[in-house]
Amino acid sequence: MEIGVYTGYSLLSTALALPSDGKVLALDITREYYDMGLPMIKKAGMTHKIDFREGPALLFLDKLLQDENNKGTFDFVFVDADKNNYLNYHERVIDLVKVGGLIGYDNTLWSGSVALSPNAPMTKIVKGLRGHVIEVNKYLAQDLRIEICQLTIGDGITLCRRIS
Ligand SMILES: C[S@@+](CC[C@H](N)C(=O)[O-])C[C@H]1O[C@@H](n2cnc3c(N)ncnc32)[C@H](O)[C@@H]1O
Repeated sequence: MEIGVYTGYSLLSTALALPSDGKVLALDITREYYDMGLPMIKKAGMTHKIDFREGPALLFLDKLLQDENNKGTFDFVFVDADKNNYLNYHERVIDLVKVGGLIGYDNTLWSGSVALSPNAPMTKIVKGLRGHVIEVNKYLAQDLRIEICQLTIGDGITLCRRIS
């Protein structure tokens, strides 16, 4: 599953890495940007692997969780949407991913700002969401349901393996 698709760059990478019968559920609040990238997905021959759903991801996850059969079924979830909702996503996807499966949270270094003092110079958007990203990082570090590893690539990706 991918939460936060935009033009589908990471979605296409995931689809390409999947076996021919693999599927990825792709959630985004707007279809507009996905449609922009769709010609590339078509050109790569990956449309059959992608199930795109437009709408607020939290509502969709809540619908999925209403069906017990969906619990513990996802191999991998990549979360790259609204940072202020990462904890809300975590409380839902932790039940959807299988034990042994992975959840990846993007932007957990948040331009390096998570390690800076609150008064350090930073852009408005970085400053505005920095507190949420720090809160997520602290929460993931103490969550006994997962083992975590932070990849210091790009803007930081925290990989969580569900262990219980
Ligand atoms: C950083 S972009 C995703 C980039 C993409 N994962 C990639 O690496 O190519 C974030 C996306 O999250 C989507 N988004 C923001 N809030 C959302 C929400 N509440 N529910 C679903 N998608 C949301 C935005 O529309 C945007 O397309």
